Amino acid sequence: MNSAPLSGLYAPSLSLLTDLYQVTMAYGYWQQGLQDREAVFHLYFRRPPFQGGYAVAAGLAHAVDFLQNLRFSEDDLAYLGGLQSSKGGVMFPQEFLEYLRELRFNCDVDAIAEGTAVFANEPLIRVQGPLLQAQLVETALLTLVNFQTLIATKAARIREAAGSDTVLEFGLRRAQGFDGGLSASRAAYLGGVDATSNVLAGQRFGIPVKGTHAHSWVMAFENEEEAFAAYAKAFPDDSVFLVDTYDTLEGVRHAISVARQMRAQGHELGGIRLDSGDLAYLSREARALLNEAGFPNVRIVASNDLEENLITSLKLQGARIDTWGIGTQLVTAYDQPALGGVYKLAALRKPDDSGWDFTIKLSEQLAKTSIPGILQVRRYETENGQPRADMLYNAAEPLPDHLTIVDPLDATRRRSVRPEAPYRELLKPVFRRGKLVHELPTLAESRAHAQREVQSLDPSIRRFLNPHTYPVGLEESLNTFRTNLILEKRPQQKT
Ligand SMILES: Nc1ncnc2c1ncn2[C@@H]1O[C@H](COP(=O)(O)OP(=O)(O)OP(=O)(O)O)[C@@H](O)[C@H]1O
Ligand SMILES: O=P(O)(O)OC[C@H]1O[C@H](OP(=O)(O)OP(=O)(O)O)[C@H](O)[C@@H]1O
Ligand SMILES: O=C(O)c1cccnc1
Repeated sequence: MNSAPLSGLYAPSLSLLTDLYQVTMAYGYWQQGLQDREAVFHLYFRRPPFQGGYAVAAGLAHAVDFLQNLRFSEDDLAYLGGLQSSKGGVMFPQEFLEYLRELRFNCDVDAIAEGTAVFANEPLIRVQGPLLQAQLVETALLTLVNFQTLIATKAARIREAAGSDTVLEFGLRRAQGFDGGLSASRAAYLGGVDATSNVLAGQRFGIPVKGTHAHSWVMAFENEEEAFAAYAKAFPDDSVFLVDTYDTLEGVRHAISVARQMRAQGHELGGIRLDSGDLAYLSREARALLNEAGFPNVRIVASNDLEENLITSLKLQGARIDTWGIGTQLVTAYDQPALGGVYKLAALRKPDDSGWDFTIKLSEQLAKTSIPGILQVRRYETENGQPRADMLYNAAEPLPDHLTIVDPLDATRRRSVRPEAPYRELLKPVFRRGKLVHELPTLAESRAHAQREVQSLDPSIRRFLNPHTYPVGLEESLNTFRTNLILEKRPQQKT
């Protein structure tokens, strides 16, 4: 099953999923006759989230779905037509609304595949086409890609901590609204969790759904044993009993007693879940009780505000947990609730069509100054596929014979590239003149890709505490061009 569509949820149109200023600029460009001037934008982030060393790209499938369905419906046009300026007149004249009615997305889009490990400053998406359109889609692309990339990265970190244990995503009830919960379930699966409790995400995106039962189930019966037995009757081959409603280790004994009854009827208890207390101690005690009673295969599930650092700590403490249920911390990206991805104009076709004007956004901080050009990301790898360094270069200019990668923050830090060094180019064509030219992978394929990608990174980049910075630099001539453009645009100080 493909991981889209998103649009079906919000039928008939998502075209107003934008900030008002995109529509006011669109009107302004149209009024100036600039709507078809060719432009290039890049979507990228400036720092990996969670003080980590990498991010996992996600959200492209929904971005593609959004772009494919970009059409202003009659309802959208009626709404825009009803907006008033501060003096009370219409904000958008009828002729412009007619223009929007006929508008069809016809840009070129290149993008890095979902699941790919990505780093600061690398365009995840490049949009090239009529200025009005390329600008108009900024907000939607950012909202779709920023959040899913953030959550996929969090999930990859949790996967790293959990190793080969099962990880279940339990976050919907604590998510940032139902749409946040839905996107989070998708991105968490892409980033490496095994299943979700979110049934709508299961239906929409083909994610496996799994779960146990709540405390209220136990509370609804006379006693714990009765509650477990009743659940076992309903799901004789898929029961996981939540054992901490009253007293955890007593709960484990009750689970064992029901597990014996189940075995007598030819069924095996699947697991127990711990949801409070000292999870290291309780899981060890529970494991011992289960093993002694002849139930070494009953799995121990743990939940309670877990995240990657707690999982790591619990493992170090010798916890005997087989399955991790993770909600709040994962779906809200609790420790960093937003990825600061941006969308910047990098090139404009000259008015006389004689080539490109490359554009730059200056900042007091060099790290925030944008990168001009029509960028491509080239990833150099070892013979066995381990990423070594990434080079951003301007695909609109010829590459020199001898390549040098320069750190954009410190031009004295540079590495020369062996001509025979193996590499792959990360930005791949997705749309050409508005037509989808790339068959998207399934969500499961993107998830498998993410696991290979993260595993291929050096452990020093994957670690949680003070990871190494993966080298991402500019091809030397691009760096020189950028420096000169900064000098040209920045007003000279006089002393
Ligand atoms: N051995 C442990 N080492 C470190 N943290 C733990 C350990 N066991 C549990 N935790 C974590 O400590 C936090 C607080 O646990 P605690 O049991 O106090 O939670 P609680 O929700 O207040 O419990 P209760 O529901 O009994 O009130 C949770 O995030 C939990 O995952
Ligand atoms: O802790 P999280 O990582 O966010 O995981 C989800 C939490 O949601 C449930 O608790 P809740 O108290 O909502 O319901 P319950 O009565 O079923 O435990 C579950 O028991 C987990 O503790
Ligand atoms: O199935 C579960 O155990 C579950 C589902 C949602 C939230 N907490 C737990």
